[in-house]
Amino acid sequence: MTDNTYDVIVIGGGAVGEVLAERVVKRGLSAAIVESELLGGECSYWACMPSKALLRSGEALRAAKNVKGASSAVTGELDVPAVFERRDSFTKNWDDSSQREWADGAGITVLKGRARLDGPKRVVVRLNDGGDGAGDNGGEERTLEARHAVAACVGSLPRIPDIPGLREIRPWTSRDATSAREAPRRLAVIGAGPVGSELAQAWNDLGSEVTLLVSGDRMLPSLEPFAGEYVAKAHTEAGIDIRTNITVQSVTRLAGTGGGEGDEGPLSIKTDQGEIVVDQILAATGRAPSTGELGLESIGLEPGTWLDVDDSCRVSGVEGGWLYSAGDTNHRALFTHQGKYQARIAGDAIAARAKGEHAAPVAWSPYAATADHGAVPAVVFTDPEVATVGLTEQAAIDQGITVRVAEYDIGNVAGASLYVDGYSGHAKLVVDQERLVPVGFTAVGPGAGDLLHAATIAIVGEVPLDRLWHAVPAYPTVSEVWLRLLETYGM
Ligand SMILES: Cc1cc2nc3c(=O)[nH]c(=O)nc-3n(C[C@H](O)[C@H](O)[C@H](O)COP(=O)(O)OP(=O)(O)OC[C@H]3O[C@@H](n4cnc5c(N)ncnc54)[C@H](O)[C@@H]3O)c2cc1C
Ligand SMILES: NC(=O)c1ccc[n+]([C@@H]2O[C@H](COP(=O)([O-])OP(=O)(O)OC[C@H]3O[C@@H](n4cnc5c(N)ncnc54)[C@H](O)[C@@H]3O)[C@@H](O)[C@H]2O)c1
Repeated sequence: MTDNTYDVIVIGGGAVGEVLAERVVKRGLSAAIVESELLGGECSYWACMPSKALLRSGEALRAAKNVKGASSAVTGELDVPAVFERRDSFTKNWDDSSQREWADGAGITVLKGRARLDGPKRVVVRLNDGGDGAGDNGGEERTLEARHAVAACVGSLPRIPDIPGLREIRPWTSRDATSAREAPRRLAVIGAGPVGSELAQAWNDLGSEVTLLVSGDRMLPSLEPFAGEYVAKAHTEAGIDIRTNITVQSVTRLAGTGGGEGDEGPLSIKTDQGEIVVDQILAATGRAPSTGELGLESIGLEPGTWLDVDDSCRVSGVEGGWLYSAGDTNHRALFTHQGKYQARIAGDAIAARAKGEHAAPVAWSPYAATADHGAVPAVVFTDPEVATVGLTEQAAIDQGITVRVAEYDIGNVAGASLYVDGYSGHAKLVVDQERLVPVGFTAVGPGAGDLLHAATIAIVGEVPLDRLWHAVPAYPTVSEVWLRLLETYGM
């Protein structure tokens, strides 16, 4: 083996690429990760971790204010500089040295630089300065060869819609909105998916006047309708101005006050409901593929597209089957936990195939990311939280499943009323009436995220309702909603 040959080359050292590399090394293969920015990727530095850190303090404050006896002890306001300081501690001030140490300990080679494919199993890396840990070699190109596999785990990019003027004013993306150190006085958030819903709340808590621009008739449109309704009610009560069924037509920057460099005027947003003037705009309008400069053309694939994979995360249409993709890049389920699951599956498949084993992606085997199809759990960390797994009622109907649903107001459960005074929340179970197993679960309410794993187990395990009936929730916990849902269903 030359220095530049590895069993597996992972392009992209986000959470997903790290797990894939670790998995193959644990199974006896050598691995290199090529990462152009920070090892740990989006989730650690500009997504999950900083956004949840920005949200948590406000949520904790409200939680205390909503419990009689504790509320009288809470007299102050949110300490905004301390919230930023706490967020910065989670991102380690955007320093990845602890991740580099982890990779060293795990026996993974890390090269810092931008990688592109250059034909089968070949990767060309343009090194960052000191990208191989050996000093001044910025811009130098190094060619790596993979003995068994290359895994493209390059994540995704914020998608900025084609609204005239929007790109020119350089709106905040999720990166800015998770790393900023000052709250804009007036912030417009375009899009009410998970990013827009969470970050509208975070910046409202941190002091901005937030206007949330929703193109459809509700927030969180891909979830059960009641989820968005609960979050919208809480957001409105917290002072967020939500405009539904709105079309943003154009954006322009107005003249500043003439105070010199850096004195930028406010932003004017033209909409079909009139003009809105703000100081900053967050484009929370989805994600785009980050494969534009990955060299896909060198292996006959279309640059700038999501990579289509089979259940073992092997990319379709690549001769020899040596290219894999896990995480956001394959567009199956854009969540850290699900990308890491795919990385474990892909890593095991690569290692097995390297040993000459067949490793067929048979459903629910170690070589198939089967849960991606109908059992993806997710929590939107708004206050109240929204916890979902599996199919919504509508998605189940669309798949031709005969469904019956059970719904319950979580506030009626003893554990919920103890948890928070006036607990407001709702849960829904979607049941496949032919197989009599749950296929979907949604809960909205304070702390709802911790109700989720029970639902995930029931759906992945295809646990029949008559057996689920014997899974008794402890009294008095919020999870007693499970009993109530089954009773409502008719058990
Ligand atoms: C604001 C926000 C909040 C979120 N919150 C959550 C949450 O709470 N829970 C959750 O599960 N998910 C959350 N997500 C989604 C989650 O962040 C992503 O699903 C996850 O980061 C995907 O991981 P990844 O490893 O696939 O991609 P990334 O983390 O994007 O990693 C890809 C890496 O590849 C590198 N790279 C790209 N191209 C190249 C190249 N050519 N050469 C070398 N390196 C390259 C990049 O620098 C990057 O480090 C959130 C997303 C956003 C935007
Ligand atoms: N807690 C979590 O797990 C979490 C948190 C944040 C993000 N994420 C992940 O990150 C990904 C990106 O999240 P997101 O919220 O950016 O994407 P998204 O695609 O879920 O939502 C984007 C929203 O923007 C709207 N939109 C698009 N163009 C618009 C326009 N011109 N005007 C008004 N609205 C417009 C869309 O209708 C959509 O509702 C998601 O796939 C999600 O899975 C997860």
